[in-house]
Amino acid sequence: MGKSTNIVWHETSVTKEDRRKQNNHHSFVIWFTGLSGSGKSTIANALAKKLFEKEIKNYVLDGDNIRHGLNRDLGFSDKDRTENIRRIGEVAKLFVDSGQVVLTAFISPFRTDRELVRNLLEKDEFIEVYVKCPLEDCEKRDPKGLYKKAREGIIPEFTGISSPYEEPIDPEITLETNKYSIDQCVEQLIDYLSSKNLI
Ligand SMILES: Nc1ncnc2c1ncn2[C@@H]1O[C@H](COP(=O)(O)OS(=O)(=O)O)[C@@H](OP(=O)(O)O)[C@H]1O
Ligand SMILES: Nc1ncnc2c1ncn2[C@@H]1O[C@H](COP(=O)(O)OP(=O)(O)O)[C@@H](O)[C@H]1O
Repeated sequence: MGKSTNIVWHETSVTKEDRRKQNNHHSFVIWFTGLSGSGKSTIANALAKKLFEKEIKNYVLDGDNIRHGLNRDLGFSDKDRTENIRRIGEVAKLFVDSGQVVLTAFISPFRTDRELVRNLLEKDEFIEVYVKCPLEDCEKRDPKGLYKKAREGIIPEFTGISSPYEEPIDPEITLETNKYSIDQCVEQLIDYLSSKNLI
């Protein structure tokens, strides 16, 4: 339950459907989830470029960036991660309402949090993409040197090391980034979206 009382929902003069019609495409969330270093940001940004070239309005929300601003008050305890994802879910919903495709790149380690976001949206508005990569490969990549620090105990509660990651049970798509190239993963996504008439 929220804390605000005496608030009334306002219907908007321009609807989500109006915006979709004008944009000439559907609006929805592509929710990337996976370990740090699995490839969420890389693939989300590569896909965003492809969608942009196809004149599909889109925006990437990225864990690191959002934690610099909107969610700068949150850390990495289970409770803070849950609040992080709840807020991002609400922001993503606003983007969908604005007629855009939103690509989110958050570890989002807990199933219940991801389900909460799915349930905020309509059935055809949430696509869960599991960016799957074994921990040992993510650790080898270690693009930001964070795994090394986590192993040394400098970073506590690090996902995969000292904090859990719950794999999706039935994601719309799984991308195995230790087996396929960035381009192949993007192609897999484009094929899926086309096959569902989403783009
Ligand atoms: N303790 C700990 N655990 C995991 N990740 C950490 C941690 N501390 C900092 N970082 C950096 O923060 C990025 C993850 O932020 P997210 O908002 O995606 O995390 S979460 O969804 O709330 O779990 C993550 O970015 P990605 O590597 O892009 O996943 C890290 O760069
Ligand atoms: N198939 C692939 N898909 C995505 N990234 C890959 C792939 N193969 C290698 N990489 C590399 O792995 C790293 C993934 O980092 P990043 O996208 O920041 O991951 P995350 O956002 O999940 O933390 C990048 O350095 C990227 O170039």
